[in-house]
Amino acid sequence: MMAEAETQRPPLGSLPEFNSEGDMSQPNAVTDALTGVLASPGIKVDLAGDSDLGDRPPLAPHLSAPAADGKFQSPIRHHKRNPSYHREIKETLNARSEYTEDGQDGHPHHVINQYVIKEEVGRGSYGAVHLATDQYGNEYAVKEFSKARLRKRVQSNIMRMGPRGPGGRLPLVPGSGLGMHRNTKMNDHQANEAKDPLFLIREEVAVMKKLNHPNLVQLIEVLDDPEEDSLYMVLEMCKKGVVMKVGLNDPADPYSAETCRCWFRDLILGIEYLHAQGVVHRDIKPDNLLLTEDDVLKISDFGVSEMFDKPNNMRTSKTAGSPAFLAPELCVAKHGDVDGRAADIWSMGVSLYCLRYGRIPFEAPVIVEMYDAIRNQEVKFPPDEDPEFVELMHRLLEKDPEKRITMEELRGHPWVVKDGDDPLLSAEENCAEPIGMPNPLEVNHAFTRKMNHIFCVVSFILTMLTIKDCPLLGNGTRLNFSAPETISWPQRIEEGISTLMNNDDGQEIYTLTLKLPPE
Ligand SMILES: Nc1ncnc2c1ncn2[C@@H]1O[C@H](COP(=O)(O)OP(=O)(O)OP(=O)(O)O)[C@@H](O)[C@H]1O
Repeated sequence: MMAEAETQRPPLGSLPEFNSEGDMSQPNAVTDALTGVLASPGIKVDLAGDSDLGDRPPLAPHLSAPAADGKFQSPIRHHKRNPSYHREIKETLNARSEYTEDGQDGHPHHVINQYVIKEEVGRGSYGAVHLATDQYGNEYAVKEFSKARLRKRVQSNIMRMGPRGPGGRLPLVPGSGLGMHRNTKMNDHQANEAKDPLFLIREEVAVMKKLNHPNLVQLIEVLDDPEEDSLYMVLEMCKKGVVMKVGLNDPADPYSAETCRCWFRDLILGIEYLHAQGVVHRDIKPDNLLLTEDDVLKISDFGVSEMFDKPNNMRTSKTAGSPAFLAPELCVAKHGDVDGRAADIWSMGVSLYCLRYGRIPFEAPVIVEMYDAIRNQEVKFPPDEDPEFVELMHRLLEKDPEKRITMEELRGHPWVVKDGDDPLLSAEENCAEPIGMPNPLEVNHAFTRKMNHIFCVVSFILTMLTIKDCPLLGNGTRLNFSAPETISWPQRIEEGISTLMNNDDGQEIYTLTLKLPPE
């Protein structure tokens, strides 16, 4: 019954249909089945990389859109966070990038593993961001980094200031409108890169791996094609792009107060969660705030974010961020340690000002003058502006970080909560890591740890198939494992085994595609 192992990798873009929606509708049955199977002694089984076992189910719809009729709908906007479908960020180090002729439109398509790269949706300082679809039609934003450009940046930082360990401060890049530096470690970077191809974006990836929140752009996979110049980050797609394109002497159309309030609440929840995870963003600005199809605001670009061991002491002497959004305490040479959370809250205030008025509050033609304005100038508001909004802005743009509004005060501010009529989701709920049912990847890990015999896999598959609408396995599900022994597969499974790739230990990984006969 068992097919001979094939030696080729499956062709790109030809992965099987996957029909499981990942609906964890039968938790007890799943848990029971797992418990039974995991009691068996174990094989080195790798129940496939994430994309092989089907995609993470789409994020739950987040009812965040400002109401069309002008009434706020926040009681349902920030409803209870859904249990997470645990996110295992896949690192694919042997990705294959190809240009293929596509039968449908006759144009060559750029394909990276299972992702078909489509139109460009944006451009950052390290490369383009493209819309991409996988074999199931799910959309992603694929951010490309040029390894050569990242390396050059590391080199030029070394030339400018000599190698420095963590905590070394990089010089500002005034007027670039970009994050001033990536937190690249300077020492032995070539050796590091040889050991770890993702070294050049390792810190950004490390931060994003930690995060799982509806108001933060989610990282799905990172890929390296060793034969090409590019590294790729596969991100959750935010269809409507940046919330506002606003720059120095480059105004934008302002938004209504209610729209600003809705998005600012999203921003509060995202940053509150980020800080609770011990991360400061350090580059909050409208350019890094993206909108989904249904108008949920999500924070992106963790390229200069900093992760702390202790969330209650998030002080840093590093300077990063975009000049116009820098807190006053960062606009001085040789500033000492500053509270990263207070600096993020300042940038939230500048961003809110931009959304409401379509322009940057502290504008000046030269960077030194801008820093001076940030440190000393008071912002002005139209005389008919809502006094609660003005009060909030003054508290956000408080020059003294010790007196600036805290996150706890911010989330209860009358403008944010409509004088109490429109409370936010509680901080506890917002920052909790909701635990969901095990997903295929957790099952994968359980297998890897506990099983060492392939019969266990078969037994697992059979057990799972007896569960009606089993969320974990379905027609087309792909299971990866090592140690292919000669066994008879149950007749219900039309197996197809092929060698997929080598894993990190150089071991060959085999893949089995489940094909189940029609009911
Ligand atoms: N998840 C996403 N969904 C939709 N569009 C995106 C997404 N991520 C990025 N973009 C688009 O790509 C542009 C550049 O992305 P991004 O800001 O992450 O690049 P970057 O190199 O980090 O930027 P920076 O120049 O600030 O360093 C964004 O302004 C946005 O238009």
